[in-house]
Amino acid sequence: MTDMQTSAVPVIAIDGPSASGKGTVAQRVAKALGYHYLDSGAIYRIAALAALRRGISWQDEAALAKLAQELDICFLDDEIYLDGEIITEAVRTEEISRGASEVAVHPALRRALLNLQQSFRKAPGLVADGRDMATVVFPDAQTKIFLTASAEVRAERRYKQLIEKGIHANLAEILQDLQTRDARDSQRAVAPLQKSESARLLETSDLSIDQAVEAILDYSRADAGK
Ligand SMILES: Nc1ncnc2c1ncn2[C@@H]1O[C@H](COP(=O)(O)OP(=O)(O)OP(=O)(O)O)[C@@H](O)[C@H]1O
Ligand SMILES: Nc1ccn([C@H]2C[C@H](O)[C@@H](COP(=O)(O)O)O2)c(=O)n1
Repeated sequence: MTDMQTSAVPVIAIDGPSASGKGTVAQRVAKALGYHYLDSGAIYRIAALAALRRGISWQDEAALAKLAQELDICFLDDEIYLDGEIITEAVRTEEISRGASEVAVHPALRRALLNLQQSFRKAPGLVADGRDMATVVFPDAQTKIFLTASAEVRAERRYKQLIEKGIHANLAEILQDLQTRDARDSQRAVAPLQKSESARLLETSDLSIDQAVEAILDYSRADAGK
């Protein structure tokens, strides 16, 4: 596809803080529309995991950027592969959540991961979730959503999610980790988590998953008719 053809492919960009429901809602919107889906956070998680395995410090910007160029990543049938190995669960640990947020502060790493994220833009459309989808990766997205909920509601959602998976969890610790990660993601110098001026704010503290999905589908229909 030429660059012009690619930029005609509609993108729904969904940004927001940790555990706001971006992934859950974005995947359902993608399924409803028959669009592709990009979990950009997973890419930062993979970079953090690969660095840990190769003994590269999460503070070593140059080595991380070099590593990013060499990553052999594949997303297939709900699984994530790194160098041919399934790492879907390995990137979801609390250690890797923190690592992803730490490696993501480095501009050189972010630049190295930009083309990979943009390559997910394919017909008939893409739903992309992360922190800088609307501001940096797809600034021309047709629909931009800033999805959020109070920190307390988000911590409870994450707590419930972990307990349902049979993982021991402590609500106070989850709230603390989530606030630390949000602060790092929002305060970094490059591509911080922030609402794009042209994004719609969707506060989901009092919304169900279905209601959030419906709201985004309504917005995307309205934007498609513009
Ligand atoms: N509107 C909602 N109402 C209730 N629960 C929700 C809602 N949206 C998402 N959830 C639940 O909250 C949990 C966290 O959602 P999810 O993992 O999609 O968040 P996320 O923003 O992608 O998180 P992270 O950025 O940490 O990857 C999931 O268990 C999900 O089912
Ligand atoms: N577009 C993105 C996506 C993610 N990150 C960083 C910051 C997050 O704390 C971390 C993990 O993301 P999650 O899987 O929780 O969505 O990755 C980013 O900087 N930019």
